[in-house]
Amino acid sequence: MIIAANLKTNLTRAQTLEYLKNLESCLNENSITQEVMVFPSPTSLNAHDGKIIIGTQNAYGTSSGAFTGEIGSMHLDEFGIKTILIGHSERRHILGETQEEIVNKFNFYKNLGFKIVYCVGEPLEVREAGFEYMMEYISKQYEGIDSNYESLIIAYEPVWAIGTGLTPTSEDIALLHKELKKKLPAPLLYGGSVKVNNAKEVLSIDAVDGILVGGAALNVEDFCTMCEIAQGLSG
Ligand SMILES: O=C(CO)COP(=O)(O)O
Repeated sequence: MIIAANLKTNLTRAQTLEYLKNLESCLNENSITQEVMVFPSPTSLNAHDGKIIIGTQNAYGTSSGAFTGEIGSMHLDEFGIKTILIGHSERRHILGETQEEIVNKFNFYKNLGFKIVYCVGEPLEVREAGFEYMMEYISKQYEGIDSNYESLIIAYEPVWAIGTGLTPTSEDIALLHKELKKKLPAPLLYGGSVKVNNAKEVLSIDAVDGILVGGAALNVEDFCTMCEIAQGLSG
C-alpha cells in the first residue's frame, strides 16, 4: 500500500527535517515495508536517505527559466526528487490551475520519468447533482492524461471531504474506486479527512490501494500509526 502525507503549507524546514527523522525512526522500529511518501512545503525540499520517498507538492513544467515564484525540475534534481503531486483540488479550485496547465505539467514530468500522484475529485455541488454528473465531472479531470503511464498513481479526493472531517461512507468510496479502476488500473489512493480512527476502515475497502493524508499527517505519530495499520492489513 501507498501511504502519503501532503504537508501542504505547514511545517518549517527545521520542523520538516525533525518530522522526517522521527518518521524514519518509527518506520524502522515497526518494520514498515509499505510505500511511504511525504510531500513537504517547497522550502523544506531536501535530499533524503531512508525509507521515505520525498515528493514535491508542485513544480512548473520547466527545468528552469523566467517563471517568477516557480521551481523547476533542476531544483528537484538537486535533491534527487522524482515524485510530484499534480492536480490537487486546492491548486485547481483555490489557485485556479486549469486542466490545460495541469496536463502540460503532467506531460513535462512524465517525460522526465517522474512518479506522478494525480489528484481527481468533485466539489460538493457536483456530488449533489447526482452520480452520472459526478462521474462526467471526474472524467473531464482525466482528459489529456496518459492513462497508460507506468509511473502514474491516482488520488481520489472528494473536495468536500478535504479538511472538513467529513468522509464518504465506505460504500460510496468502494463504488467510486470501483468505477475509477474501470478507467485505468493505476494504484488508486483515497484522500479526504483520513485520520487514525478511520484509516483501517478506509484501507480495508476494495480498490483502495492507499491513502493521501493532509491535516492528520501533521502529527508524525499519527501518520506513522496509519503506516502501521496499512502494514497490518498487508500481512
Ligand atoms: O488534501 C488532502 C491530501 O492531499 C486531504 O486533506 P485532509 O486529510 O486534511 O482532509
